[in-house]
Amino acid sequence: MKLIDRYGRKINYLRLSVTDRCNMRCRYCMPAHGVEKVTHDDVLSYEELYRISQAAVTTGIEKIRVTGGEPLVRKGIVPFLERLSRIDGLKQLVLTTNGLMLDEMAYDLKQAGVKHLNVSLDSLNANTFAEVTRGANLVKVLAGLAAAERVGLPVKLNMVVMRGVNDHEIERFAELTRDKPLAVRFIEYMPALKEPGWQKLSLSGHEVLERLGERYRLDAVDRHELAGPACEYRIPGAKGTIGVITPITGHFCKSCNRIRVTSTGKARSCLFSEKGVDLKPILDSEDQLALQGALRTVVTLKPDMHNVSVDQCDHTAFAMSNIGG
Ligand SMILES: Nc1nc2c(ncn2[C@@H]2O[C@H](COP(=O)(O)OP(=O)(O)OP(=O)(O)O)[C@@H](O)[C@H]2O)c(=O)[nH]1
Ligand SMILES: C[S@@+](CC[C@H](N)C(=O)[O-])C[C@H]1O[C@@H](n2cnc3c(N)ncnc32)[C@H](O)[C@@H]1O
Ligand code: SF4
Ligand code: SF4
Repeated sequence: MKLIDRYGRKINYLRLSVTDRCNMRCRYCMPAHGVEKVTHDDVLSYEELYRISQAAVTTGIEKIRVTGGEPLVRKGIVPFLERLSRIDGLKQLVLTTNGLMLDEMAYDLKQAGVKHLNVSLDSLNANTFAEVTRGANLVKVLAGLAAAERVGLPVKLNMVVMRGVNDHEIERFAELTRDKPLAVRFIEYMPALKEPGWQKLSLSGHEVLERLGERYRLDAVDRHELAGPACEYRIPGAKGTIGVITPITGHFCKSCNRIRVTSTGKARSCLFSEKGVDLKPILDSEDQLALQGALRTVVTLKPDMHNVSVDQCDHTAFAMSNIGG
């Protein structure tokens, strides 16, 4: 079965947030005062998340990305992933993590059937890293990356580029791809929180590529069918790739292939839109067909694109940690 939206886009990718909790406090993701915690009763059980995933695959989803908050802080995540990976028809189970707990968990994630990891890492300097994450320990994340490599889990590294904060490290991140099969992706800062003055942090993917182009030849890499939003390149001879994700200056909404479900069961048609369906009452009714119908409805609600740019953002402010990015 195929899920096609009103604009002819094939929707085959579900971003499933399993928790709003996190062991970091990244400045671009959460406000300084933190976010209101969802109560235990409001968070979907693993059984409910599994039923949603099953319904999603039945309706046409082929790739599930488990996200958070930080997905690895939720107790019981490994057996849950193991169960998800066995859903008939699911082609890819992947995970986005901040990497803090990877050192201990990489092996189990691999055993559970996770195919690759996206790890968020905004700086290779311990002080800058602590500044951006409001106190997290870079050494732990680097140990996590080493563990992923050891167990053979391919990694995409996500770096949110912020002018004057970490943009001087772009070349250093690009250099990582020479000897390691990493996919390094430079992400444009999104004003999810709409904090005043966010524009001064903004740096376009175009500028990233221009800067890298001054130093390296970059050969374009072909996209595959279940690819995410990155445009990817390779330094000749490098083991890894370099990508830019440009949600602000060159949004990829035309090729959008995804829906989202939050840890409280809100199915969301778009990262920047609250249009969606609350799955919780449907889950309570135990009607799996109704769940499939609700997910199809979410697809019909997808906007053609978002309206966020450096000059304009009319969305309601939100913490990415509540949605999963
Ligand atoms: N605007 C927008 N940004 C997105 C969307 N999906 C992911 N992102 C952002 O892209 C960055 C990388 O997200 P990831 O969780 O690594 O997922 P991905 O890039 O879709 O994953 P791949 O499938 O591995 O390429 C994050 O900053 C996300 O918030 C989307 O649909 N719209
Ligand atoms: C919300 S996090 C959840 C998963 C996990 N905690 C992590 O950090 O990888 C998912 C992704 O969203 C990205 N993200 C969060 N806020 C962002 C923002 N304002 N602009 C761009 N990307 C953002 C993070 O860098 C991360 O790659
Ligand atoms: S980006 Fe990820 S690690 Fe950072 S605060 Fe948000 S959810 Fe946590
Ligand atoms: S902003 Fe919305 S429409 Fe655009 S790619 Fe993201 S989810 Fe899709």
